[in-house]
Amino acid sequence: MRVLIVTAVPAERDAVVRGIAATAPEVAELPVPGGVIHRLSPVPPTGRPLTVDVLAAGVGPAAAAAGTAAALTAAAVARTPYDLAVSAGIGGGFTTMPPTTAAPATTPPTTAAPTSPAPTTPRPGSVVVADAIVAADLGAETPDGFAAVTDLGFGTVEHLPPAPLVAAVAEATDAVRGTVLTVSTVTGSAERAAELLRRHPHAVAEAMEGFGVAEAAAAQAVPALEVRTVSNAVGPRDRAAWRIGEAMEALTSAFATIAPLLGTWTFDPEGTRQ
Ligand SMILES: O=C(O)c1cccc(C(=O)CC[C@H]2O[C@@H](n3cnc4c(=O)[nH]cnc43)[C@H](O)[C@@H]2O)c1
Repeated sequence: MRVLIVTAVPAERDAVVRGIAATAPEVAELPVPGGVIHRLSPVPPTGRPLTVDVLAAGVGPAAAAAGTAAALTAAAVARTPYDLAVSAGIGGGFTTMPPTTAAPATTPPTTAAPTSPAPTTPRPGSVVVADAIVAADLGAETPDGFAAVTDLGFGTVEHLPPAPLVAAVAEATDAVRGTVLTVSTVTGSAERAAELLRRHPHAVAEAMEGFGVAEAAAAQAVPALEVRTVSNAVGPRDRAAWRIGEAMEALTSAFATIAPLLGTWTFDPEGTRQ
C-alpha cells in the first residue's frame, strides 16, 4: 500500500510527519518536480508493507493539483504507483455555538449510562474527514446567482472518497464527517458562510486544497481522501481567534492514528474494502 499525503505548507507536512513518526521513523527525503517528499514506512497491524509519502505542495487548489500530479506521475513512471492520495491540513470549520449544558426542564430523569454520540459540528482542534470533496467557487456568477461549472456543461465539482475508508478513519479519529469545501478565497463574512451553507447544507469545513488533490488523483484513477483539523471558524475574519497550534497538534495526533490504519486497506475500483 502506497499513500501520498499532500499538505499546503511545510508546518502542516511536519505535523503529519510527526504523527506518523510515532510508529515509523522517517526513512528518506526524495526530490520530486516542484518539491521534496518525506517518506515513512509505518508497520500496519496486518504487517503488510506500507509506504507513506508526505509532500507540501503549496496553498490553493492549483498548487495542490500541480504537486499531486507531479508526485503521482513520478511514482507511476517508476512503476510504484500510489493507491491513495490524501489532502491534509488545517481548515475552517462551519461551527455553531456550543450547546448549553443545562438540560431542558422537560427532560425526564434517566439512569441510563451517558452516551457520547459522534460529533457533528467541528470546533477548533476537531478532526474533519470529508465524505465529499467539493469545489465551492468553481463556476460563474449569473443573474440568477452562482452556477457551478457542471451547470455550465463542464467538468466536475465533486469527488467522493471511498465510503468505507471515510467511515473507518472518521471512527478511529472521532472525527466530524461531512462535505469539505475547497475555495480559492477564504470566507471572511457571515453572509458568505451562510451562502456556502445554503448551497452545501452538508458542509462541515472549508479549506483551499482538497479539490486540487482529488482532481489530480482522479485523473490517474487514484482514490482520494481529505482530512482537516479545525483552526478557525468559517466566517468573519478574526485572526485573534485562530487556534493554529491546537489544529497542528490535532493533525499530528490524527495521523498517528490514521497511518497504521491505512495499511490495512486495499481498494477495488469502486473503493470498497477487499
Ligand atoms: O487572512 C485571513 O483572514 C485568513 C483566514 C483563514 C485562513 C487564512 C489562510 O491564509 C490560511 C490558508 C491555509 O489554511 C487552510 N485554511 C485554514 N483555515 C481556512 C479557512 O477558514 N478557509 C479556507 N482555508 C483555510 C487552507 O487550506 C490554506 O492552506 C487566512
